[in-house]
Amino acid sequence: MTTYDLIAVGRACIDLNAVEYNRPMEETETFSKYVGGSPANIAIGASKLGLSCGFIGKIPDDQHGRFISNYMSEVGIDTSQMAIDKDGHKAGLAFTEILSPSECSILMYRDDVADLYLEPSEVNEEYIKQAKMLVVSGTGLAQSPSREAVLKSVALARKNNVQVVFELDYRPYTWKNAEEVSVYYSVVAEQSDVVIGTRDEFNMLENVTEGNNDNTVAYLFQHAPELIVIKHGVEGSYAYTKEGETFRGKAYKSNVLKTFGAGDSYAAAFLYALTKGKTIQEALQYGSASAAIVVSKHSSSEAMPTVEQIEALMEEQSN
Ligand SMILES: Nc1ncnc2c1ncn2[C@@H]1O[C@H](COP(=O)(O)OP(=O)(O)OP(=O)(O)O)[C@@H](O)[C@H]1O
Ligand SMILES: O=C(O)C[C@@H](O)[C@H](O)C(=O)CO
Repeated sequence: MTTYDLIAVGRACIDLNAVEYNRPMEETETFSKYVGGSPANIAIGASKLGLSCGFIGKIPDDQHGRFISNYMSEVGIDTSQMAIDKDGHKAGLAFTEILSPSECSILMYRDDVADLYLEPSEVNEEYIKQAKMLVVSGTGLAQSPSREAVLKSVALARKNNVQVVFELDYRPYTWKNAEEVSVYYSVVAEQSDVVIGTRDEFNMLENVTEGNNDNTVAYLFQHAPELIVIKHGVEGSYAYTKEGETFRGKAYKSNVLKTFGAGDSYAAAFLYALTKGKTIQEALQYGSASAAIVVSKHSSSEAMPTVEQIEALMEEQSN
């Protein structure tokens, strides 16, 4: 019996998004606080779409930690496996700059953050067993002991026939060099059932400067993956199956306010659609429509849409 459609493992942090748009961060005075961190955003998005979700992570024993855990519980995520750091480590902070709808950047504060102190002993087999799908975020592999905790969660998922979804989620902070990224990304990608990332993230995985999708899928399909999704921003996304099919998902038109949050909302809705038995082609459209909604809004997590909003956009732009 599975209790959770999806359990995500990795960071749950704080986003501080510029309230004043279209100006550099130097001139931004006001920021709004949201829960952030790619795997947390994916779990929040999936939970808002009605999937039953759990989360494995580590949060600080302070006001930010409680804010994160309260918000995640309020949207329906099981937070029983979010360990509380007792050693004074703090939440990661992401300050966002919205220079223009297409020029956004994130200034991350991630030194010694609580999420990277998740211990393997805090990953529980009985919990993972209860999931249909484990969503692993690449950033959790950046440092020990979180690295070993994530590797353990993947091993336990495989042992218990839980589908492993690897969201590459490459963030340069906290990684030492490109070789290291490629080593750990390859280890996990080769053991995953589904791998999702941008073209640039697959380049990091393969440690190449200009990879191409054909080479990527030829390499990964020699291993466990059955489905690979490669995103190309506004140009849309491609899904490849081990059987040799290719699907293309177009990006939807959007009144873009900022670009971040696209990848997380995409993953949440793509995985929702697959869980509900939609086709891969439909899942690409759900992901793209969800992303188009989130890039038109101020936050990543709070802006995650409902199924009705996604389907309304798909219908509106069906021609
Ligand atoms: N400006 C946009 N307008 C509409 N849809 C977009 C836009 N940017 C991205 N998308 C949609 O979101 C999907 C994922 O975007 P992208 O490839 O930029 O992911 P990402 O880099 O992981 O996102 P993030 O910026 O959150 O890290 C795209 O395939 C596309 O469907
Ligand atoms: O992933 C992060 O740590 C930052 C996110 O929370 C932020 O909302 C974002 O960049 C989403 O893509």
